[in-house]
Amino acid sequence: MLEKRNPIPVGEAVRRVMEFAFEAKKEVVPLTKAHGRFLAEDIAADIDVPAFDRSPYDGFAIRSIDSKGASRDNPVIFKVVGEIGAGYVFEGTVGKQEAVRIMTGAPIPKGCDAVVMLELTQEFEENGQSFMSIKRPFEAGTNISYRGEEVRKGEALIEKGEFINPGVIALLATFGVSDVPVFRKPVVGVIATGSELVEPGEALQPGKIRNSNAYMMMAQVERAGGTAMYLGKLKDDLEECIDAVLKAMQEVDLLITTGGVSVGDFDNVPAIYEAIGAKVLFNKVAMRPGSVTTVAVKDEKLLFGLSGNPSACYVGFELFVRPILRKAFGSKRPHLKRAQAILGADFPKPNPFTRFVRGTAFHENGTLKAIPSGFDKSSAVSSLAKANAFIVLPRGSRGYEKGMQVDVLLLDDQEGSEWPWDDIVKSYKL
Ligand SMILES: Nc1nc2c(c(=O)[nH]1)N[C@H]1C(S)=C(S)[C@@H](COP(=O)(O)OP(=O)(O)OC[C@H]3O[C@@H](n4cnc5c(N)ncnc54)[C@H](O)[C@@H]3O)O[C@H]1N2
Ligand code: MOO
Ligand SMILES: [Mg+2]
Repeated sequence: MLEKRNPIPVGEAVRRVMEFAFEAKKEVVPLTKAHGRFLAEDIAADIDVPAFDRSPYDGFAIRSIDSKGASRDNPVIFKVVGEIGAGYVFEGTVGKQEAVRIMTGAPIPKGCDAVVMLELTQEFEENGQSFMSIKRPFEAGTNISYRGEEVRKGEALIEKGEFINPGVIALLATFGVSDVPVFRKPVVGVIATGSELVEPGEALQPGKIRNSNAYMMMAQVERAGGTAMYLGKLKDDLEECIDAVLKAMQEVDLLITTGGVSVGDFDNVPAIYEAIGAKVLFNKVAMRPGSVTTVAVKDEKLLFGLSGNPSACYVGFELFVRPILRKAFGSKRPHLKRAQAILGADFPKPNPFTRFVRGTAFHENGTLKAIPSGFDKSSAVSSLAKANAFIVLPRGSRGYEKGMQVDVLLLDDQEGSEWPWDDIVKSYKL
């Protein structure tokens, strides 16, 4: 007999999955390999930055007191007693009416408390000795970048869980973190099920289609920060599938399958879960596409049974798998970033379930707008290419009109949200 499935709200489904969140192990990678990874430890400043008082300009370091009384009619003359470029230290102490030619980034010589920009000085030579003169006084502290003015030793810099972007790389380099503690990438097994599938390099036959989901999901795994392990495509043969899933479970941190989760005669995923003794967390979600998304757990490992329909598979991954990966990286904001946008086109289809329309979000005159990115069936693949957001349309008996305010979930963002589901769930009633 056909099993009865009870749809649960999206937020509730995500919550059930997140109960099995885990933190990934740590590893250390060289700084040159850290971009795009997630920091596994808090990093604090081990030095002041700048580490010494330094000059922000090319010019002359002087004792400000010596510039007192300088004016256009009464220029004050300094004897140039040395020159230092960045990377060198002036060894002596600068005395009365003396100046040191200094370059940007060089440490302020002992005795000096101001730097005069080169453009405000006049240089001349007398009997082989260099001099310079200035036509105005300079206060103590003029043009000095003080030690620790940017960052103080001991200050917290970057938190565990932070995405390592090029700016973070610069910070790590500044503080000498040449070996970076990062979270290991969980290994996500990817299996496509379906006797109709041929691989992208193979010729199509009548009734067959290309396996797009496996490749799409592998890219989604990588975008979320994990390592995808492709375990191949399987025919809709129960025994073969059970063996493959059991074997896969030994090799991966979590497993995603696509296809075979609905109620068709060859939809084997529910039977596979039963056969291997996996506990089903839910098998119907009040969302579209992806209502048949099924998630189970065996030995604390999550098995994601995503729909075979490409758009449904894509949405299921981003809503349920992505936050598990981000949580593994210590993120406090593991879910897709939620933002408000103005609907840029009518969406007349009413829906009994919350709909996640694949959309393109873009700024126009300072306002975030979102329009559907193409053909909007669960089976659609073409609308995925231009999708950088899901337009979230809560269930209702009427469609939505251009100009309405909607929530969007952003796909290409690293910031994420802590929990985007609260008021989305509120608008849904079972
Ligand atoms: N009587 C019912 N029929 C269906 C229901 C239902 O509730 N009652 N749910 C529909 C919904 S909603 C969806 S979504 C699909 C889910 O299907 P399955 O997850 O069981 O997936 P399959 O049957 O294996 O395939 C569905 C569709 O997707 C294509 N597919 C499968 N794998 C891939 C792949 N790797 N790459 C590209 N395309 C793939 C497959 O050929 C089918 O066309 O069920 C509805 N039916
Ligand atoms: O699971 Mo289906 O995608 O709701 O159309
Ligand atoms: Mg099916």
